[in-house]
Amino acid sequence: MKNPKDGFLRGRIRSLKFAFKGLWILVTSEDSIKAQLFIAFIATILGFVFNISPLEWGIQFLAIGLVLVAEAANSAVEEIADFIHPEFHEKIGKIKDIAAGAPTFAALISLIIASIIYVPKIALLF
Ligand SMILES: Nc1ncnc2c1ncn2[C@@H]1O[C@H](COP(=O)(O)OP(=O)(O)OP(=O)(O)O)[C@@H](O)[C@H]1O
Repeated sequence: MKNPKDGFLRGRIRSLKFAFKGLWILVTSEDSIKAQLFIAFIATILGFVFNISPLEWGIQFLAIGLVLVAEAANSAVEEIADFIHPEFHEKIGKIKDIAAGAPTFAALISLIIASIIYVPKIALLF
């Protein structure tokens, strides 16, 4: 929440502090984020192993970012849903299913990107 006494710079610094707090919560307590970070780590190792180009590095990091951002948004929606309605409700189920669709979209697109980058390089090994 904005503190009316804060000037522009102080307000931005305060927001940044909360944003990093959110990042820390995601990284330390969300299993889906931990799993995606592990996959990102493997993809980075693969990038070095196959000596991918700077453009491929850029696209790979964009794909990693896309998945992490979608996972984070999904986690936030889940938190809100559990807070406003912890009991079973068909509508809450639908909201959570739709939110879960976001990282699934991102993961499928990332899989296509990974195939475009690595399949030709792996094929060269055989
Ligand atoms: N309160 C609820 N009412 C109805 N359906 C729910 C409810 N909570 C969860 N669900 C159903 O269960 C699915 C999984 O929900 P859950 O909150 O366990 O998320 P998850 O995908 O297991 O995420 P995470 O592993 O990050 O906790 C939802 O997509 C939804 O279909």
